[in-house]
Amino acid sequence: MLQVEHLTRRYGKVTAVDDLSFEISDDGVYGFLGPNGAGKSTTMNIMTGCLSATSGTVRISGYDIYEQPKEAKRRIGYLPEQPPLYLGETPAEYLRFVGEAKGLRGDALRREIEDAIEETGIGEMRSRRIDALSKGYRQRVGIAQALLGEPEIVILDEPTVGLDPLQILEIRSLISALGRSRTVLISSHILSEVQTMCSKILIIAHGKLVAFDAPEKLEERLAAPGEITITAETDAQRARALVEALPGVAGITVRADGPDRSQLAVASGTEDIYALSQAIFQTFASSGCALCELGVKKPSLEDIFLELTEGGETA
Ligand SMILES: Nc1ncnc2c1ncn2[C@@H]1O[C@H](COP(=O)(O)OP(=O)(O)OP(=O)(O)O)[C@@H](O)[C@H]1O
Repeated sequence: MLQVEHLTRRYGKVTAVDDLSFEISDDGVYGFLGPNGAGKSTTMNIMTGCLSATSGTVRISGYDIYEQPKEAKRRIGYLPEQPPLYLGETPAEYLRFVGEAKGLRGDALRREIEDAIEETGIGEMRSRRIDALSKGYRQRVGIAQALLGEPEIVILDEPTVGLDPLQILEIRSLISALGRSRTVLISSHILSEVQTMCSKILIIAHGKLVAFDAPEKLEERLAAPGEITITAETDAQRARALVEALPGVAGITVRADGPDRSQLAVASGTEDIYALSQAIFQTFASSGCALCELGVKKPSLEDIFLELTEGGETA
């Protein structure tokens, strides 16, 4: 279990993390999102005991990261954004080094190295030098070292940055698998990067928590439930008159106007945007005015992310 309570970190006059509180108690993959400079790395560095907080507490399975650092750190595996890989070593040598640094010895060390190699799929690369590995395999080695010591919580800072599209898919599927038996927290500044992997997403902006919810619940949170674009074979004034009386219309913007053709964007004020689009279609049909285009745009998670992080809303 990870408990963050009233965490604040200042660098001089800059407040990087501002009274941040949240709790994660179940296994699964959790996204930790925010735009550049939101405070993600600072929070992760504090959670992993690499940086001190100005105030507030972090507890790992009940152990305070400052007061009981040995117990707390044993339960955390961390892959920083720039993992300190020793390029001249092989993955097996590197994992032995990290395992020993974590206090593992003998059979336990050997077993854990084998488990981490198998779980991250680097068996065939175990004896190659790390500098000869692709970025995707290097990242797997970085994840493998985070798994040593059987941590309950694995924290991965921007784990897919710099990878090509195929490598991204492979690392995503590896992370999803890791989340089946432990808590995995991954940071990113791109929502679409994490939404397929994560059961819940935390969003921070200016060091504050602005949302902590399942991806599908986040979609429901957006104030504007979407927009319908119509192109009609009439001028904008007539098209507007046909649409504006319909229930569920929150606003109309004229995008293009001409005697024979106009385009309007209709903001939906109703939860059921498809019922509104059907009503628009029927109104035009029954008035004998042709519609040559009708498009429904539901807000994407990316829209919600932008709205939450720019709006400074609090959870
Ligand atoms: N060592 C430091 N000294 C001064 N200010 C810092 C330091 N580290 C971070 N900051 C500032 O704190 C704020 C949060 O930075 P942080 O790196 O935690 O954000 P982030 O969300 O991880 O961003 P990124 O995705 O760009 O890494 C930023 O305004 C940053 O400039």
